[in-house]
Amino acid sequence: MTHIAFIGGGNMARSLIGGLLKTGTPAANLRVAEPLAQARESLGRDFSVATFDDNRLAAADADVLVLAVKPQVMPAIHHELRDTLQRKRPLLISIAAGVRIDQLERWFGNLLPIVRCMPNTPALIGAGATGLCANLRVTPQQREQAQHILDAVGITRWIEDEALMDTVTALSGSGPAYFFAFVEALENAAVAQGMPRETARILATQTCLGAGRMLVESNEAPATLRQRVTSPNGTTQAALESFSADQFPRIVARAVGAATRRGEELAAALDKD
Ligand SMILES: NC(=O)C1=CN([C@@H]2O[C@H](COP(=O)(O)OP(=O)(O)OC[C@H]3O[C@@H](n4cnc5c(N)ncnc54)[C@H](O)[C@@H]3O)[C@@H](O)[C@H]2O)C=CC1
Ligand SMILES: O=C(O)[C@@H]1CCC=N1
Repeated sequence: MTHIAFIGGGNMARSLIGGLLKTGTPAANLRVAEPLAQARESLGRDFSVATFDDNRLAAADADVLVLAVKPQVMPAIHHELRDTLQRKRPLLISIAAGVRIDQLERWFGNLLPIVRCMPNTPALIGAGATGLCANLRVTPQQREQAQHILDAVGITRWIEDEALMDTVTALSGSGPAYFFAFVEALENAAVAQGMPRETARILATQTCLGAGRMLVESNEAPATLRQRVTSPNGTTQAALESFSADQFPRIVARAVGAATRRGEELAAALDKD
């Protein structure tokens, strides 16, 4: 049985651990290293997994090591883990935004099989979307292991060109926040017209859920679904023309560009380490 250790037991690690347990991985096969005592207690209570305040102990017998810490924490952990990883050479999976495979190879050892991936917070409810990218040392069996872990919390897609991983981050990694911002704006617009907030929120939320489900279940292009809502000279056309006048596609493209650049900057800031 594969032993999986998580370094960092925060939001994303919790989502992945929850998904793995739900899809049949025994809790006994999971270990989590987490410096905060309160977080360790809640991981133990919620998931019955072994927790450690020492990264080396958690990583010692792992076949797969998942790095689920902030990018800025990477330099602190590679000093601790490099020797352990050189000896055992587990599959290393990083979910850190921006951090590149060549950096991980430099820090943790260039003989390691490494998968860089980018999940998102809907992983918490099993509706995540993850892009994965592997270095050349990853065997077909290890690709399956990595995919199995991320499939436990949603859909997965392999990205062969690592340069596109910052695009994945800007699209699906950060994407849930764009939709939350959109729902906030919709809700606020209706409240400004006099609707009670609670009514505005439930109508906006259900609209997003319904539209999202139609995208998934109808198998139609978003443009086709949009056209079906849009009666000639009707209300939707008026709203969409307003979006166009305000250059909505450009606003979105600029935001995705900003997120992509930020991913690159996060990595560049670590190049000196
Ligand atoms: N939040 C999101 O939507 C997504 C985040 N990510 C990436 O996942 C990573 C983790 O993000 P979150 O789970 O949101 O952050 P988080 O802050 O909830 O979790 C990080 C955990 O690492 C722990 N930690 C700090 N220093 C440590 C050390 N030296 N050794 C071991 N653990 C340490 C923290 O106490 C914390 O519990 C980040 O690199 C982020 O870029 C990836 C996809 C989506
Ligand atoms: O905002 C961030 O940096 C992380 C990566 C993708 C979602 N959250």
